Amino acid sequence: MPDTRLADIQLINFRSYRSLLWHCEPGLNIIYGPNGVGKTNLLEAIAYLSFARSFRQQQDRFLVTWEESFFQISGCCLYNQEKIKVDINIIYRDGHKELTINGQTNRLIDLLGIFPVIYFGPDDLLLLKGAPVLRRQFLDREISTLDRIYCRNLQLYRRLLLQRNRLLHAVKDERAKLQELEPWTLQLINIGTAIIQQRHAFINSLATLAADIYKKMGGREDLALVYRPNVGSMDEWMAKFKSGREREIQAGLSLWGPHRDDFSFSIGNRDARHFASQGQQRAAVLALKIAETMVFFEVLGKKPALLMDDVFSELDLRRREALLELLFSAGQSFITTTELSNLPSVLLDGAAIWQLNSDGRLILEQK
Ligand SMILES: Nc1ncnc2c1ncn2[C@@H]1O[C@H](COP(=O)(O)OP(=O)(O)OP(=O)(O)O)[C@@H](O)[C@H]1O
Repeated sequence: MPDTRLADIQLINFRSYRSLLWHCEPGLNIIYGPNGVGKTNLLEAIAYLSFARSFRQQQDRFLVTWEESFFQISGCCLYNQEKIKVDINIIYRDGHKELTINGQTNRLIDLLGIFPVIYFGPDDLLLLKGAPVLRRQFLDREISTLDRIYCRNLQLYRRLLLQRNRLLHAVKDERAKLQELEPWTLQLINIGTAIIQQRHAFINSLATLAADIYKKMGGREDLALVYRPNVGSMDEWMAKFKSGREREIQAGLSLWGPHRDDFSFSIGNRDARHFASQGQQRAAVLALKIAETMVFFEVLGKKPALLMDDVFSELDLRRREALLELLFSAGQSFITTTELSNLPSVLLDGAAIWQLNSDGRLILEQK
């Protein structure tokens, strides 16, 4: 019996679900159904209980069922051999979210780490191939789940950045004096440096594990994950601010800091984004995600729920085996597929198999 699990989830007006109450099973839940029936929507709702944000949509208003004005997601999580119960309830309406945990109103930050999840999906490759902003979003979401101080620093950093950018505009328009920038610059550097250090530490904790996993999946060359800060040190940052002041004022933007950082995957010392094959890229991202589940367990002391959105059909044998190994040692997991035949047959034995119908009902076919 896994020691952390979702016992049930209730949805009202969430995407294609006007109303759903689903008592899921411990261990492995397989959800199958035709395209467009709501499988990803269900995983999205489960992940929302972890972070109060969607993994595929920045704006909550798109998650509200068409023609409705709010959505509600509630979940009951069980811990320590089901002795501890935590009820999470999130309501979104008119741009505002309200969170209650066990009936008490809470700040969204209090949700972090309570029900950790790791999502594996068809767009994961974008983490390697896509724009740097996607990698920063990944870092911010994952590290925040592990550490609320990081999340607080991030919120503060964003406010400072906004203020400093406004001030740069004001200096350009001669509505403010240059000296007024100084305190904002110092604070930005202080908080920004803490963020950079935490991102460094997180990438380093993933890097060795991911390299080993990549090797085990048959990778012949070494995989390396490298954090690439936009400024190397506090001194360098300060020097850039000084020498680039005029550029910043003209642009009305803070040009240096972790809001412009990135991290890279390299395979055999070459940037995987430009030189690796599609298969190598997939393996690298998969290795990163598997490493992440290990880091989550180590830091939070509980196994994250694994959400796998139609991922098996894309994988070759070695990568399937790596995922299977992960699933067999996982706590609770949720896997979606259009056809059960897309999944390795060993996975079906002992799994709870749910058929998702076009009317959004889940029918338990095997337990
Ligand atoms: N805000 C919304 N309100 C109502 N329905 C929505 C909303 N957003 C998406 N949908 C519906 O959800 C459907 C997609 O559901 P989802 O992405 O979960 O499908 P899926 O079962 O994962 O499909 P596939 O197998 O193709 O990935 C869309 O066809 C759309 O009709």
